[in-house]
Amino acid sequence: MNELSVDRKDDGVVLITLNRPDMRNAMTDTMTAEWRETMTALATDRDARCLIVTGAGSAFSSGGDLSWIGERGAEAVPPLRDRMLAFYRTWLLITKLEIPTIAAVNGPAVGAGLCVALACDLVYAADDAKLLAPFTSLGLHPGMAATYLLPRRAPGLAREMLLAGRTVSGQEAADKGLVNQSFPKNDLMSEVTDIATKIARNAPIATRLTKVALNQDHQDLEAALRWESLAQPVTMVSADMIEGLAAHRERRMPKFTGS
Ligand SMILES: C/C=C/C(=O)SCCNC(=O)CCNC(=O)[C@H](O)C(C)(C)COP(=O)(O)OP(=O)(O)OC[C@H]1O[C@@H](n2cnc3c(N)ncnc32)[C@H](O)[C@@H]1OP(=O)(O)O
Repeated sequence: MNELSVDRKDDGVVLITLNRPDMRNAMTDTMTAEWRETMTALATDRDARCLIVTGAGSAFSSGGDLSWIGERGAEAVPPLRDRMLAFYRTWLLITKLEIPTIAAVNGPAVGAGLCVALACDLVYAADDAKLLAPFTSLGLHPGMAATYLLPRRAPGLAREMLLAGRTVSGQEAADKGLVNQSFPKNDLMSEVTDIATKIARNAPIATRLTKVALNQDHQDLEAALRWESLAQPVTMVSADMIEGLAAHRERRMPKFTGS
């Protein structure tokens, strides 16, 4: 691949690196096509157990590549709508993966790039990473589900970022709940890798079903009970549950196979 690199470790942790460091990993059509290909492959990959997304070089991502945005007439609205919807939907395919996803925000995460990070299940940032959504200061309405993803995590801060263009550090983003936690820049990847490794060691079927449950945003207690009373029995008949109980009894690490 040209603008993404995809590395897989033996334990099932997959690392995607947005790889256009000279342009601070701005998202191009090429990168978007490679992302689609990677997400499509991961959707049916039974060996993948956890995904980490990060950026090459100094930035996570500077957002959509601004170089193709130019002067156009009103007749451009319908084709632009189609183009933007396809762009958003492709990047947000990450929300459809059943394996847990983690963003390691190593540096600036701007606009659409920030949204891709916030679309992950877990978001960790370098203490000094800059997070910003400067759409309106560019004359743009927010895109890439910014008006959903930011307020879902931190409603007050989202308004400051989207309306006033406020930039926050990774540390402040963690304090205000926009990201899960921040770490010193040099520790970020090892901390995130540790978390991904722990996730990858857990039982795959139970982990995938738990993610599906969390993302359903159950509307009430009864909805949660209905889901759990179906999903828990599925895991109760899995070989991995037998292994999990045996490992617990024998005080050893379980070896889950995803069956
Ligand atoms: C439809 C989508 C909408 C959105 O996503 S809205 C958000 C759009 N993004 C932005 O407004 C961010 C613009 N970029 C920046 O603010 C800065 O960059 C950073 C804070 C991310 C990093 O700053 P630093 O490390 O000082 O890098 P540098 O010198 O500004 O950039 C290095 C090269 O990268 C190009 N570049 C940066 N971001 C983009 C982008 N989003 N689209 C196209 N090119 C970009 C620059 O122009 C420059 O290029 P050269 O070396 O040729 O001068």
